[in-house]
Amino acid sequence: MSDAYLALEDGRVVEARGRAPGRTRGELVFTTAYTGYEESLTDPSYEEQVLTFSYPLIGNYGVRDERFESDRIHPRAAIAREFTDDVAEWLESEDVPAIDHIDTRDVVTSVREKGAMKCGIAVGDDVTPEDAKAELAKCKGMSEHTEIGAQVSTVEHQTYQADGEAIADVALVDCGAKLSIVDSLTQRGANVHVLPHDTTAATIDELEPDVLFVSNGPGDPANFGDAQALVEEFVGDVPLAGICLGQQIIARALGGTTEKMAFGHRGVNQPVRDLNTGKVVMTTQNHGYTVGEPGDLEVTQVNVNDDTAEGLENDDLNVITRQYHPEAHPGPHDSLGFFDDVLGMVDTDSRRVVVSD
Ligand SMILES: NC(=O)CC[C@H](N)C(=O)O
Repeated sequence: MSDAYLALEDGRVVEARGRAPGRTRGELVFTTAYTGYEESLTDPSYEEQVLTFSYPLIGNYGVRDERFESDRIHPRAAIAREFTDDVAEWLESEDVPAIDHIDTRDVVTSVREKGAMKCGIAVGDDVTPEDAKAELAKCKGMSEHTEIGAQVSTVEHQTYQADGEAIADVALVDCGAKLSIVDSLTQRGANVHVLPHDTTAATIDELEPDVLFVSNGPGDPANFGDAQALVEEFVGDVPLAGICLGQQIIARALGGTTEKMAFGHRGVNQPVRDLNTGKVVMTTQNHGYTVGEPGDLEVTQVNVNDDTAEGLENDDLNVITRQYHPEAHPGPHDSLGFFDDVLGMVDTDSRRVVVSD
């Protein structure tokens, strides 16, 4: 076990146990999820962040790649009260620094009180607190990562075939998409075309999708101008759907605003109320930005804890979005019906919806 230090933006340097070596920096965030650590660590939305698990033991059911949401670990570093050897070895094999034997209650409380903050980490033989501080000094704010889409998006068009007979073709703009979104659509009979974040309108025209779907992804939605331009181009002509970053991008395209939250929502027990039915469901979440003004969209669902927008819709324009993750693995699955609602917008006669005047 090597030396390890975590330098926080509030000036403190905390000593820990090193579990995977390296020096790095990022935005310090926490998740309260008690399962799903493989899914969280491979979720592209954590790019440029340092992920703290508030649940004390991470790794108690091993590491299996069938549960991965992408082909690599995305947080720049990981922090837990205790990592099992399985998880520590996996992090080390991907050169992602990891620390444990740290008071994560204290780290989480600091982030809750002061907001998501920059941090620096140094792990290895003979590292010093100064090494962690040097990393912190190089840490950029999240919105300064202007090319973050290119860091996580596919560069080539990839097609996933529907299970069984295809009932729709979905163009998924990959801003850092989780594989569970692709699976949730193919399982319901959609061919899914995963496209780069900077796909042009000409490519979408050629594809003639039944739905244009904007994925989840990392960083500030203001840095996804190409995806926003696509939404502006096709709104009203093609049904639109979005999850998390996708909701934020679609809201911005339709005249809405987005803003940074203090420390965000990351966990698997975030309560969401549907304003039409009054029903509350438990949801999985991972976001640090939120929609402020919804523009041309109606807020149909809100977070019970803080009233932030969780679902946006416009029936006339065929737009439906969610801030949370209906595709959640390992769960809860209360909101999986979202994907049925998305595919319900498809005009099955023409396989291309015509929006009524
Ligand atoms: N999971 C996501 O898509 C996150 C969206 C955005 N990066 C945020 O932090 O709010």
